[in-house]
Amino acid sequence: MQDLKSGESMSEVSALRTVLDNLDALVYVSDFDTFDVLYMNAYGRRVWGEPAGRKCWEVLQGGDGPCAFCNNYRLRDEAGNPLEPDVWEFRNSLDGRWYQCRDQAIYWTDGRLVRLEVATDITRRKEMEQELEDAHQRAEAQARRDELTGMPNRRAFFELGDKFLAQFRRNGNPMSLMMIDLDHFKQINDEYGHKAGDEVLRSVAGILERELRAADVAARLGGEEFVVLLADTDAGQAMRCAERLLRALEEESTRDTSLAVGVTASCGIASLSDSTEDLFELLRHADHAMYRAKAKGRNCAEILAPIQT
Ligand SMILES: Nc1nc2c(ncn2[C@@H]2O[C@H](COP(=O)(O)OP(=O)(O)OP(=O)(O)O)[C@@H](O)[C@H]2O)c(=O)[nH]1
Repeated sequence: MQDLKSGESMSEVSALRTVLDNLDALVYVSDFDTFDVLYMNAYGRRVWGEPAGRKCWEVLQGGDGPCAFCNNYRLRDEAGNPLEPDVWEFRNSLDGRWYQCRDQAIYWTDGRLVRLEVATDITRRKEMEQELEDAHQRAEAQARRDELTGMPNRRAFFELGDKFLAQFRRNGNPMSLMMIDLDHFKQINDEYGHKAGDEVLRSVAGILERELRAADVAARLGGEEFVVLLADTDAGQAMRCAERLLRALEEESTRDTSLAVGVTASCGIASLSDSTEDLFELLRHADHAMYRAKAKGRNCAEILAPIQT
């Protein structure tokens, strides 16, 4: 700003300085080769301090050498001619705030090509974007969770189930699907009230969480109906798992809820075979088996295919 071009008056220089120093944005100029800061407006000096005799990476990033993300190479072509301005966003390492930077190569007052940056603080916008993203993620997670039990819901089950099935079909390991339907649940609601019924559903979710392995997937399909995908589990192993769950349910439902009697359930099991078409088929087979268990007198598990051990 010291070198006045012919025809420029002091008042023009002072007007320019007034504009630049009142801008709500950082404006600075640095040398492409030495990285010396040649100019910085008042906004920059206020945030990053006096730049005199210092390099841009020292002043703006507190670094001990040129920044790894320096975009100087994007501002000039191979012949050294100015390219289009480069607009990008980044988080400053000294003040931790987000800036949108508009960088370009311009001819300086002495004729050399230099780097000009105009950077505006976009932290608030970034925070709002992050809040929106978080809210979106929460809504996505909620849309896949059963509100009462916190378990994956029907939608999540079908999404996870398809992947689960494809994975076990690919690696050839056994897997089984178990339907669990609480017995005479209407009676529990009628005798103890809906709240107690809800308590039972939550206690079932707790039992499933405790008794199953991390690789298994349990979900509440709706009402008093639960479903479990059992990883690396053939029909015989699934049967033993169902019997363990039924015992736990009967014992723990009296302890964990306000009910005086144990809750029982009926289970239906179907296992993946070469002829299994899809998840719906497996679910249909497990459902048939579950109705057989109901017909047999409840509080037991039935399997669709014969057990192969
Ligand atoms: N407390 C509570 N009850 C529910 C919920 N969802 C469904 N139910 C109840 O679950 C009961 C299911 O009754 P039914 O389908 O007749 O089956 P059931 O009484 O368990 O009889 P079986 O399955 O034949 O042993 C109904 O009374 C529903 O109102 C819920 O979220 N909370």
